[in-house]
Parts: sequence; C-alpha cells; structure tokens
Amino acid sequence: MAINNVMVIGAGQMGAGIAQVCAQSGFNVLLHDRDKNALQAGINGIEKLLARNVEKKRLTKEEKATTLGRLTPSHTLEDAATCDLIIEAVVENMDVKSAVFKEVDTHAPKHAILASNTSSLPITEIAAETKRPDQVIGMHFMNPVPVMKLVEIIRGLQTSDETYETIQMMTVQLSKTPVEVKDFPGFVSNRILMPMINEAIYTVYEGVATPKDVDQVMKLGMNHPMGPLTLADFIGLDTCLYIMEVLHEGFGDSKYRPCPLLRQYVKAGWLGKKSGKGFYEYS
Ligand SMILES: CC(=O)CC(=O)SCCNC(=O)CCNC(=O)[C@H](O)C(C)(C)COP(=O)(O)OP(=O)(O)OC[C@H]1O[C@@H](n2cnc3c(N)ncnc32)[C@H](O)[C@@H]1OP(=O)(O)O
Ligand SMILES: NC(=O)C1=CN([C@@H]2O[C@H](COP(=O)(O)OP(=O)(O)OC[C@H]3O[C@@H](n4cnc5c(N)ncnc54)[C@H](OP(=O)(O)O)[C@@H]3O)[C@@H](O)[C@H]2O)C=CC1
Repeated sequence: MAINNVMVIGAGQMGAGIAQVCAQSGFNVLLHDRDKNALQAGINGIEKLLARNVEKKRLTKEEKATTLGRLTPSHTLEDAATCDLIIEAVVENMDVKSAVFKEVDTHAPKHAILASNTSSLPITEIAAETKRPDQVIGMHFMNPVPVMKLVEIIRGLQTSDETYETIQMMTVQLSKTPVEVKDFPGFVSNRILMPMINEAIYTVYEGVATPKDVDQVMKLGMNHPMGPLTLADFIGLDTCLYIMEVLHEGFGDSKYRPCPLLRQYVKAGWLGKKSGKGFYEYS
C-alpha cells in the first residue's frame, strides 16, 4: 500500500521528531496535539532544528521551506480521514492510548494503518480497541528521532503481513533501520535499557555514588554517549516510570520493581529535561 499522507498524534519530543523526519522524507504530515500550546511548541522545535541544519549546511533554505510546507498543524482527530498512516505518540499510558485508538479508528479511512510509538505497552491490546487489528502495529522510534537510526517494529498477534511490509518499507524511506520484534513487555530496547536506568537510580538511592559520578562511570568506563541518569532525564522520568511499571506488571517479576526515588521524583513533578529538573537542573 502506498503511503503519502501521515498524521502524528502528540506533539511532544517524540511526536515532533517523527513529524519532522516524515516531512523531511517527502510525506505530507498533519501534526496533532490536544493542547494548542504543545502543538505550537512542537512546530517551533521542528523549525529550530531545521534552521540549525541549514546553518550547518546539511539542508538548503529551499529544502527547509519545502519540509515546513509539508507540515500542517491539526486540532482535531477527525483530520485522520485524509491519512494513509496515523502514528500515535501520546503519553505512555494504556487508558490514554486506548481512547486515542478507539476514536481515530472511527475517523481514519478503511485502508489506513494505525501505528503506536509506545515504548513498552502491548500492541495486541491497543489493536483490540479498533475494528482493524490487522492494520495496527508498533513503530517505536528512538530519541532524538532525527538522529537515531533504529525503529523497532512490533507485530501484534493479529498484525497482517501486508501491514508489516508497508511499515518496514516506510521505515527505510525515512532512512532508518527497521528491526522486527515480538509483542512482549518493553520489546527489546526497553527490556534491556530501562532496568539499567532503574539500577542506576537505585545506586543513587542507596547512596553508593552521586548522579554525576554514576554517569561518569558509565560514560568513561563503558563508552556510553550519555550516563544513565542524564539519559533518564532526557527520556523523561514519567516515561521511565511508566515503562518500569509495564515491565513489572507484564513479567510479574520483582526484579523490575521501579526504584522508590524514581516514583518520588515523578510525584514531585521532577520529570527531567522537559520540566527543568530531574537528576540534574536545566535552564
Ligand atoms: C525510551 C524509549 O522508548 C527508547 C529510547 O529512545 S531510549 C533513548 C535512546 N537514545 C539514546 O540512547 C541517546 C544517547 N545519546 C546520544 O546518542 C548522544 O548523546 C546524542 C545523539 C543525543 C547527542 O550527541 P552528542 O554528540 O552528545 O551531542 P551534540 O554534539 O550536542 O549532538 C550531536 C548531534 O545530534 C543532534 N542532536 C542532539 N540532540 C538532538 C535533539 N534533541 N534533537 C535533534 N537532534 C539532536 C544535533 O544535530 C547534533 O549535531 P549538531 O550540533 O551538529 O547540530
Ligand atoms: N521520551 C522518549 O525517549 C521516548 C518516548 N517514546 C514514547 O513516545 C510517546 C510520547 O513520549 P514523549 O514524546 O516523550 O512524551 P511527551 O510528554 O514529550 O509528549 C506527549 C504529548 O502528547 C500529548 N498528549 C497526551 N494525551 C494526548 C491525547 N489524548 N491526544 C493528543 N495529544 C496528547 C501531550 O500533551 P499534554 O502535555 O497536554 O498531556 C504531549 O504534548 C510515549 O508513548 C513514550 O513512551 C518512545 C521512544 C522514546
């Protein structure tokens, strides 16, 4: 199936990144958020990154203008009626995602594919909210989307081969590398990454080392580009907690219990870079 028109739901850090990459790759993109200010912030962020690419001579001024011309803000999910692919990137919460999929299923044309950028939630369960479970799939981009090469593609129990092949091809058109994974909690990426981040938080909680020193050990000792606590702040501590909860509940294994310090920070509204404070402070 040919994809020309894409809708991205959720204009946060992931949704904006996905919209940017799709528009840069030639797709017409509608970027939707329930919050007007979040939508504008998402579009402003894309403009800023494209301007930086022009400054760095990775993009011409004309290419920037063409890319922005392919990007349209959307204030209603009804706009899904004109799209071939809808990529959901709202908060990592099953109730919220279920409601979005249920509604978008009523507006999207029959042929459209519904994809979720979920970090950990079951695609099979999300698909069951719709009348087209064979056309629902996980399309898990990595943060920051314009930079990271991987897209994990998650097949739900009922995802058809045609849906999978269309999304695999689209991923290549976005200049990303697709990797197929089964529908298990946390898939591959977050089943491995998030327990490491959670353990780094326990290390701070138990007073073994400061956040800065934990990060230094992993950066200098293991050559990680960012220490785990900087990365947790970058991902968003709310998202980290949601993912740990999905792993904990999904596997029923206490080794995935979220660190109490992570819970406390999220309760305090310390969500990391996006809220200005997490393990570090951001101005
Ligand atoms: C939670 C999930 O479900 C799954 C996930 O996504 S887990 C998170 C996965 N991501 C990671 O692990 C990221 C780890 N960190 C890194 O790879 C690197 O630190 C990084 C690429 C983010 C930044 O690289 P760096 O060399 O440390 O910093 P920096 O020199 O500022 O950036 C390099 C380039 O990346 C780009 N970049 C950096 N941050 C960016 C952002 N937030 N958005 C877009 N582009 C960005 C810039 O283009 C920059 O190049 P220029 O300065 O020439 O424009
Ligand atoms: N952060 C990361 O590193 C990664 C995250 N992901 C996944 O991507 C998804 C989004 O994460 P991220 O971008 O970080 O989160 P953000 O908090 O940055 O953005 C989420 C956006 O979605 C909006 N939103 C929430 N509910 C709705 C709704 N019902 N309809 C429309 N918009 C809505 C939010 O608006 P409001 O502020 O009003 O609630 C916000 O603007 C999550 O599923 C996450 O797990 C995947 C890979 C990496």
